[in-house]
Amino acid sequence: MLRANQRPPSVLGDDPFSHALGPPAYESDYERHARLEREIEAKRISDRIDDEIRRDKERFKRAKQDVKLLLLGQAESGKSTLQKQFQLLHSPASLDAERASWKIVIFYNVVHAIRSILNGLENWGHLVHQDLSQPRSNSSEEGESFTPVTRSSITQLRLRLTALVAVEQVLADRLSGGLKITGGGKNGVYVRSGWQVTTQVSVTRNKGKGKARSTGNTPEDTDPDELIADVARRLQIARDDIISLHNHPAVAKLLDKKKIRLEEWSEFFLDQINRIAERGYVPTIDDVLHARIQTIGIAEHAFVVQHNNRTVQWRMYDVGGARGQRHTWAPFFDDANAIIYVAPISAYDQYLEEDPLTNRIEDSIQLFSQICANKLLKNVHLVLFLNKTDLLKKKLARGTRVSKYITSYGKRPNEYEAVSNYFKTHFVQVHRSNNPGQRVLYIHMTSVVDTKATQTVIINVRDSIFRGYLKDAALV
Ligand SMILES: Nc1nc2c(ncn2[C@@H]2O[C@H](COP(=O)(O)OP(=O)(O)OP(=O)(O)O)[C@@H](O)[C@H]2O)c(=O)[nH]1
Ligand SMILES: [Mg+2]
Repeated sequence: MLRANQRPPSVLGDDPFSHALGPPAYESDYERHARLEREIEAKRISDRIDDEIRRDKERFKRAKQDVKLLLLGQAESGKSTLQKQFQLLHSPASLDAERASWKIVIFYNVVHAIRSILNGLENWGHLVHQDLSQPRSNSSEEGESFTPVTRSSITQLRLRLTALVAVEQVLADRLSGGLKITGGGKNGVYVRSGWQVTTQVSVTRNKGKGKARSTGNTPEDTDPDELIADVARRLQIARDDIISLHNHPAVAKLLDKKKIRLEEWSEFFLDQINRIAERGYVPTIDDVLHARIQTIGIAEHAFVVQHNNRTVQWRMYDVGGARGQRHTWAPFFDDANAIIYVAPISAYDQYLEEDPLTNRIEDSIQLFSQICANKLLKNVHLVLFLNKTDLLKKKLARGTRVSKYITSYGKRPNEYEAVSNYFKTHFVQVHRSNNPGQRVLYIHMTSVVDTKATQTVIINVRDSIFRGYLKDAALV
């Protein structure tokens, strides 16, 4: 069930957790009034989402003739990115039309990344400090950088980037409408399907509302949305500082020591900051494919495909993959024709955001075994995407050892072929031991941000799902 964060007993009922999260013992009339307003709004949003999920489910049941395809997998596995690739193949104009609305997501991704770096420098500054005070044996670039000048340069960068980082929450609130979900991960910003339309509508209706404080005498930006125009101006001003921070040897050091963790999309957008901070920037399709926003509930996407002179409507259901979201999947199982399960095999050195003790590959395999064992899915056409192969290759090339995180990997070579085969074998075994019937498992090694390669895979998968669908229909 979806929950709004921090709901006190007046809204939630009388359970012990609610008491723990209850209102403060002493609050002024003004604070109480503001709190109650927040509660009512949170409840309204939560109820609306529950209603939307119910309606999605009813639509799903009614669409008897359509091919129904579920995209399943843990959070960040690449489901929504794969959905964008389907959209690009079947309705390229619609994705093109959406490009501008992704700007706010990309801005949020950039600002969030900068804040993560600055937090990392604050939390682990003593490591940098130790380095500063230790004489360097050689005059490598890294060694030269850890001088008092370095320390003061970080302080200056932090000061100069304050105005940019200050808009993070405003962007997050605009995107998720102030909604916070329990069990979704600690730093998530969440969207429901159709958010592109809502952000655009809110732009025209609430011009100026939720706008961050003006930066004053700044370069102009052309975006009609005042918030986006304001963040764009801040980015233009901060561009050189962002580049200096991202390339700073202290940051490289903390990234290397894994004290700062930058997600893949953060790296991608920080590398592209010159372009993103340009006046009049409009995201490219490649930017849209790299943009990261967490899905909540189930997002339905319909498209029409011509199969041998026959027009067939496909319905694709893109789910939220975080643990707190998985209970919303089951009602869609009994009617599904096909599942694409997306597993990010680059994630061997990562842990779940919602449960920092669980290795992401382990979680992905466990979740896959539950899907394979589910009786409602025993006849479903099952496709496995072992995704993020590009990132896996990069990590291995950087020397990140698999056996350090997956001890059973032992002394096998730390090379792409060996590692990808090892994970593939595990998924195949899990399917085999949870598949009493004759269901076939179709496997593809993918990088769903690679449009050319992914489009070929999608056509192949789509046609094979459709052949299965026709076969089933003939048996009925
Ligand atoms: N480099 C690379 N990035 C990828 C790949 N697949 C997905 N991503 C990126 O990973 C991030 C997460 O992808 P999403 O598609 O949002 O993940 P999701 O499975 O929909 O996640 P939830 O909605 O939280 O369940 C995005 O920034 C994507 O651009 C890939 O194969 N390679
Ligand atoms: Mg998603």
